[in-house]
Amino acid sequence: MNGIHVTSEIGKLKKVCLHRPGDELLNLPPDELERLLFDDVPYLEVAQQEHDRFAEILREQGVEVLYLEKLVAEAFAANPGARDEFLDQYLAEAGIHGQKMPAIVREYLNTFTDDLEFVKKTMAGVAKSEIDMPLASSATLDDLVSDHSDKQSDLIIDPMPNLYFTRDPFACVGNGVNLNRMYSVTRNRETLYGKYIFKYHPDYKGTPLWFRRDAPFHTEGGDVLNLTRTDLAVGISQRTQAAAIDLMAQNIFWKTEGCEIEKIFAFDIPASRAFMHLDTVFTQIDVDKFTIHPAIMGTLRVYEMTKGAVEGEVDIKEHTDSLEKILEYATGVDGIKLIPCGGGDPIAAAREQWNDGSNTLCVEPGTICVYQRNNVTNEVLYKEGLNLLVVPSAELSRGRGGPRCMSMPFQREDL
Ligand SMILES: NC(=[NH2+])NCCC[C@H](N)C(=O)O
Repeated sequence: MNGIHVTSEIGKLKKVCLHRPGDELLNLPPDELERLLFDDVPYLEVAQQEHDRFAEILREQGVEVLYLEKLVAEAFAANPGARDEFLDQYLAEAGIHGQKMPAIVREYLNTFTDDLEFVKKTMAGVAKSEIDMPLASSATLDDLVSDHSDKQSDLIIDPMPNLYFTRDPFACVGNGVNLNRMYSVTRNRETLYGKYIFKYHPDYKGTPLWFRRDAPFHTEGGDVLNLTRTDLAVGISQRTQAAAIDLMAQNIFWKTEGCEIEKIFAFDIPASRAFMHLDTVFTQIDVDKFTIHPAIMGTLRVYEMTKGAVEGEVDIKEHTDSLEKILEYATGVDGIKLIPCGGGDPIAAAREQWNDGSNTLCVEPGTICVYQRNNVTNEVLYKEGLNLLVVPSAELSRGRGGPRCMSMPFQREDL
């Protein structure tokens, strides 16, 4: 079967999209980490080994692993002209300074004739040292002095170090996709790859879009949880604006065809880096179990959105029940259990949530990928009877994302 099909967080995973961390992590300037949304510089070789193990664990479970970079290259190979169209847009969004520089960079990128190498190069960024700078007589000052932030940079094009978090630039919902506009300039460029897959890849072209990257509001896939075929949970967070969810609801209920979502539950979580997405504090691990960061329990507000009676209207009501009750109502499952990250100890919970202890990828009900380093949380999950697939995490975790962030399911079996 081709195309997208995801109607839950836990149905048996059939196909998943990953990105193997590449040279983009070598172009991470230590003094630019905050702007690039990274917390440290990972050791690439070990990050790749850990990531390869993650992919192998998934294959051992019968999951077909797709790589983002390969899908984009395949989309180019299948469509003459797609690569040039992409390059135009990539260069326009790359933040290149100067009048001559875009053409020079274009020429340089086109020396990567192999499509896969070309795609990887666009992901890695371009350093000044890779390019013959234009002669002073034909250049403008702006060509010669590229500055990405306030300071001089050694890079002409920034790397996209967060690409291995394939969860965020787009999100599969039912048979369609939210192609996101992302919160930060640095990550928004990542959404181009999804655009070309869903426009040109032989297996995915024509996928309906419930959200578009040119939307005026930002949202990210880490905030989107497929609760059931008809019920979606979306976090209102640092990364997803309430207005973006309004727009999503409009599109899903009124403006597009083919989406089976009838209820959207908006979870209002604190806007902070530690809780950047809903999935950093809350993921589903079994039919009746979720992991949760205890710190959000007191403040969480949940709104339910449904299609209104009049064209274009969306009804909204606030839920005042406990989270367990709201989830029972949404999933139709009785006796929902929330399992606190860190086993309820506030220090362990904060430490392990920081390293994505609540950010699990469910492969089938009760079987989840977890980071090895979160031993307190993992012990609790193990005692609750979960089958843990343990992913090595010394380097991968430095980007502040766990197994769920590092994966975008393309197909799951229905429950
Ligand atoms: N779905 C997630 N929780 N993704 C985590 C993304 C981490 C990434 N460094 C960022 O700040 O964007």
